[in-house]
Amino acid sequence: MEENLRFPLFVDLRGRRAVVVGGGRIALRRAKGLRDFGADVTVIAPHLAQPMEGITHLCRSYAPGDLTGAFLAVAATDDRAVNRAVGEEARRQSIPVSVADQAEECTFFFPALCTGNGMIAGVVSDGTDHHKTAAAAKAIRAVLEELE
Ligand SMILES: C[C@@]1(CC(=O)O)C2=NC(=C\c3[nH]c(c(CCC(=O)O)c3CC(=O)O)Cc3[nH]c(c(CC(=O)O)c3CCC(=O)O)/C=C3\N/C(=C\2)[C@@H](CCC(=O)O)[C@]3(C)CC(=O)O)/[C@H]1CCC(=O)O
Ligand SMILES: NC(=O)c1ccc[n+]([C@@H]2O[C@H](COP(=O)([O-])OP(=O)(O)OC[C@H]3O[C@@H](n4cnc5c(N)ncnc54)[C@H](O)[C@@H]3O)[C@@H](O)[C@H]2O)c1
Repeated sequence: MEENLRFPLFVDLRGRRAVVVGGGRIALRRAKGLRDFGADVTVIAPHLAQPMEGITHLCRSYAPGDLTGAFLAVAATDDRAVNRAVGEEARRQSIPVSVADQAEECTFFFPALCTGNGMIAGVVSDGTDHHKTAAAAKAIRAVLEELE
């Protein structure tokens, strides 16, 4: 874990522009999380797995320059080259980026979001055991809900 320690930064996303590239299950799970925390979310994808309210959908492929003005970005298409290009653009512009198919290209890890009783937790591992992360998040959500 010490080789890949990620600091939990609990940042205010309200009104901030978040760009999600891709419109499949993973991209939309993240878009929903970002939207629910108040971000101004733009999803760029030629196809959405399902409609989503409260976001802006640009119905086209990613093009260089799409991240301009973004506070953070997520690359979650099923195309390795596109995800890599999004990561590279983000790094050039110093925009934090999660690249969903390549832990090494992420400047931040997208956490498993846990909320309940006015509290928020986010879980990541060292980026190698996503099932363990999901299991830990499930347990933490239950604890947060149970607290008085
Ligand atoms: C926490 C969560 C947030 C979210 O996604 O919302 C999340 N992954 C989740 C689930 C999940 N991820 C994967 C599966 C299928 C597993 C399987 O079947 O084997 C499932 C299960 C599922 O989707 O149900 C596969 C996978 N994930 C990554 C790679 C690439 C790689 O490892 O390099 C691959 C292989 C892709 C491929 O090969 O195709 C990479 C990343 N995933 C991360 C976050 C970041 C590190 C956090 C951490 O690991 O602790 C990191 C490093 C980067 C990032 O994306 O920011 C979410 C749990 C949400 C919850 O439970 O609430
Ligand atoms: N980090 C995680 O939690 C996790 C979990 C499972 C899978 N993955 C990885 O995440 C990626 C997405 O998975 P999925 O199941 O959501 O995929 P998917 O196949 O359901 O969706 C892919 C999406 O990418 C879009 N897309 C393709 N080319 C594009 C382009 N040039 N510009 C913009 N959008 C484009 C498609 O329109 C589609 O909406 C895959 O690389 C997968 O390996 C990550």
